[in-house]
Order: sequence, then C-alpha cells, then structure tokens
Amino acid sequence: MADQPSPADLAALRARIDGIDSNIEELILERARFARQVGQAKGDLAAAVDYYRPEREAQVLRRVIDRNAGPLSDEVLVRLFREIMSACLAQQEPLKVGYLGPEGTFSQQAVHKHFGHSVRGLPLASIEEVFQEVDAGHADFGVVPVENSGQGTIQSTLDMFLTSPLAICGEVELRVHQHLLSRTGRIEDIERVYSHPLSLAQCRGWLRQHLPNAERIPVSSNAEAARRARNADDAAAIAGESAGMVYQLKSIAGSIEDRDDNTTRFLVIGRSLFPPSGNDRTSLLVFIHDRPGALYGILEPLARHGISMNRIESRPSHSRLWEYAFFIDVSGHRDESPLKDALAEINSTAGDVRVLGSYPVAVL
Ligand SMILES: O=C(O)C(=O)C[C@]1(C(=O)O)C=C[C@@H](O)C=C1
Repeated sequence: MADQPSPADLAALRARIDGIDSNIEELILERARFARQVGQAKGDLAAAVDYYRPEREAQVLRRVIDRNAGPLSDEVLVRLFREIMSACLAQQEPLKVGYLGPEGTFSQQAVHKHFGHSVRGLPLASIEEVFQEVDAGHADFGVVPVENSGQGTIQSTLDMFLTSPLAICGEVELRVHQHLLSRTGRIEDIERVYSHPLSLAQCRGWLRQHLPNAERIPVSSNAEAARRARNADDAAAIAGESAGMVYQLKSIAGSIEDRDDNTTRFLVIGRSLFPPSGNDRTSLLVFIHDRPGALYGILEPLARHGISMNRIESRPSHSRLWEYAFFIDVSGHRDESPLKDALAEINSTAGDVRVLGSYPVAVL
C-alpha cells in the first residue's frame, strides 16, 4: 500500500484543491456571464424554450469527451458539464419538462440526464398527457420512453405521433438498473411484487429464482409501485434507486434485471425544429397503403444516397383499413445532404413522408 501522506502533506494538498476550487468557481461564473450575453444576443425572446439550443449543447458535450484524458470517466465529465449548461440556461428561466410521473420514475432520470437539474420537471399521469401538455404550451418539452433494449418498442408512444403535430428534438439513452425495494428490506416478508409490466418482464428470471411464490402485480409506473409498497410490509416494488429514495424504501437487492446492458431509449418532444449538430439522426413517418413497391419507393432512394437506416417499425395507421404507418430512423439531418436530397426525391415520387424530427444522436 502507498504511504499515507503526512498531516503536513495533507494540508498542502488541500490548499492546492482550495486554490483550484476558487479558480473553477470563478470560471463557472465567468461562463455563466458569457452564456447570459449569448442569451441577450438572441434578442428579447419570450421564454426559456427560445434560448435552448440542443445542437450546441451536444457539440459542447462531444468536445468534453474528445478532450478527456482521465482520470474521470466520460459519463462523469458529461454529467458535470450538463449541469453547468443547465444552470447557465436557467439564468433566463428554467425550462419546463413534462414526463411520465410520479417522481422517481426512470423518465424523470432521463429528464435530468438530458436537461440537467436546473429545470422544472412536471410529473404527468400518462404518455398521452405528456404530449398534450407540450402541445398546449404548458410544458416546453416532454420526455417519453420509446424502446427498451430487451423488451422492444413502446408502441403507445409511437402511436401518439400518428395524430400529434409535435416534433422529436432529442433522444436520451438511460442504463436501467432495477432494484427490489420494500419497507422492511427483508426478502422473507415479501408476498407481492408491484411494478410496471416492462420492469416485471426485465426481471423475470431473477423473480423466478428468488421469489417464485410472490404474486406479481402490474401497475402504471415503477414509482406507483414504490408508492404502493410503502403501505405494506409484505409488498415490494421493482423500481429504480431514485424511486426508493423518494418513497423511503430499503433496497433488498440491486441490479436485478436479467440483462446487464438493459437500456431504455427516450425521445424528447417539442414544438420546434433545430439545426444540425454534426452527428444527427432523423425520424420519419411514412404512410403506405397496400400498393406494390410502395415501401421500396421510400427505401431505395435512401439506400442509393448512402443513408444508413437504424430502425424500421410498422404500425396500423389508425385511419384507413390496411394502411400502415412506418416509423423509420435514419442517420443525418433533414437540412443536410445526402438526407436532404433523398427526402426531396422521395417527396416528388413516393410522397407522404413526414419528418418527425432531426436531432443530435445521444451523446452518452
Ligand atoms: O450557446 C448558446 O446558444 C447558449 O445559450 C449557451 C448554452 C451554454 O451554456 O453553453 C446555454 C444554453 C443553450 O441550450 C446552449 C448553450
């Protein structure tokens, strides 16, 4: 083991840290003053949402990663800089961001991962309500789950885009760690387990092994599960650690998901479109009736222009029988070639393509 520093060394090291802290503080405040000037240069705008620039934030964070030579991880540095930008933006007025509540859900964690903590989070009762509140202007943005690495697409979210005029302004990827939480913290007390159906599915193997006889009760969110578990000694919830903190539950076991790369992707929805960030993704919505070659008419120009497709998902269109809506994610931004050219071509030949949004690829 390395020698312990002597008390004199410790005092010297702490003096260095004090000096650095004072420099950091001064620089953060200087940065905040410049950010305010940038805000003023944008003119006399109505609200915080008008100052928000996701493409610029993505560029700042990518630069942080490029510069990082250790010893802190990219995740840690990005989190720190995210908070600094969040605080700089909130100098005008904090953004209002709707999410699937109550407090303590993974959606709330996704809000903080993407926007930092200097926002006003609005916990809402359903994904539909998140869309409604953003559409009505009561929230600046909304964060909704769209797919999970193990369980696939959250179809109710995709279906909202069939009728909603909102745009996709960003994506967030969140590593999801599930915990078994209860009031007593003792597994032998547990006879019922509450959780969102997707979370129950993510922990099926663990439950079979450790709580084979417990009743599994699906509820509307993991935080709702935690809220119910708070009321009885024989009940537990599967939820994130933050739900355990909000509802003051003890963790019986952590990281109980069956797959250790369990990740949920969220979309940020809003009313505006944003310029390119240099590494973007575009989500398209295409309506196709059962005409031969209709889908090919869309995919062929994309392939010919060298555009890679990340995802394609079909849903009944909900407007005409046997009409399908295809949700297609491609690389690139709608305002930049080659995607711009491919879209112009598709619009002139195949028709009926709606760009749901072009947004920065999740930074981490
Ligand atoms: O560069 C801008 O446009 C800013 O307003 C500054 C800043 C930042 O703190 O870096 C703050 C908010 C924006 O969302 C993007 C970046």
